[in-house]
Amino acid sequence: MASSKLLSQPRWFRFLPRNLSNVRLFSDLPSQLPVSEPQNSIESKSNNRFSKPSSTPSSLKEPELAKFSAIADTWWDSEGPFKPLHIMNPTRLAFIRSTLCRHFGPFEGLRIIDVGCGGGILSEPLARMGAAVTGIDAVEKNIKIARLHANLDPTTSTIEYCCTTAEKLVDEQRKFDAVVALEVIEHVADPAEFCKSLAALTVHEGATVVSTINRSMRSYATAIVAAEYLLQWNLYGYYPWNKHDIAVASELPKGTHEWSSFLTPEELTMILKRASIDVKEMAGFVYNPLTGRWSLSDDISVNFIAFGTKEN
Ligand SMILES: C[S@@+](CC[C@H](N)C(=O)[O-])C[C@H]1O[C@@H](n2cnc3c(N)ncnc32)[C@H](O)[C@@H]1O
Ligand SMILES: [Mg+2]
Repeated sequence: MASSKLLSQPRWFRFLPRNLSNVRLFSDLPSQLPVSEPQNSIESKSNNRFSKPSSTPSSLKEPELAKFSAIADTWWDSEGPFKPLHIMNPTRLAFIRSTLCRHFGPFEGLRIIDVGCGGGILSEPLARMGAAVTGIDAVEKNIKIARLHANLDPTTSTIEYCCTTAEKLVDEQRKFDAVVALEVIEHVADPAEFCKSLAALTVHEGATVVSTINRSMRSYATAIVAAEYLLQWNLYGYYPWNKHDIAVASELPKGTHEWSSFLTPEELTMILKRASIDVKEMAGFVYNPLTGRWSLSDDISVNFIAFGTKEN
């Protein structure tokens, strides 16, 4: 499609397609705040208030969940399979803090849900910034790890963790000031329905933040290299030779994750719009091999994050 041609060009954003023309990119923003068991038990949990049948189609993709369950105990190993997420964390937190603070004012007491929270590596710093955080994940093992880890610190022990899905909380009529889903949408069964659930969880004039990987020529190239040369690789494997593309490469373990199911920024913007979330700001994450750090950028050709607000 035309947009993926555009996306293969560096800094293509200067020629944004019409449906992204209202989205502010990173360099347009005011100065940023400092950066400073394979079968998932969700359906089988008897205990909880989340067990009534959902009216919304399930977002669950079982093979994806099995992958995460298999490596759940490595969430807090900063040198382990989730290393890329750990090293990206300060950068994505900078974007979230900056956009949410400009929209809402201080973080204190802001009700935030972290959808697909994994072991809680984003939920915890959000709680430390003063937000009232709920973390949900479809994989029971992730939630157990998240809860154990959060309980190590009184500030994070306040996080409400539940093994459930966005659509089930929609049925519960739960609402949050901000709904955050980082690196999850590429793992769900139906991204458009998933966005509808995110929107339904967001209060009127609340915020929704989604990050994912672009279906670009660059992410495709990485996938091919990965598929051909990394037969033994694992989810979120860490490969030193091209750290910039780690997050992409690691998204494609053994064919269970299809490049073709990735969303372009335009597509994400469009399906969020249809779900009544108006994307206002977007940024890319880029890796600087000289500093060994990720930073926010206008380059949304591989990893990107979008901030939107809930319309009427
Ligand atoms: C790549 S991880 C991202 C974790 C976390 N958001 C982060 O960025 O640090 C994706 C997570 O989404 C969860 N997940 C996948 N599909 C889901 C769904 N439909 N509902 C809730 N969680 C889901 C997985 O279990 C996994 O923990
Ligand atoms: Mg992912």
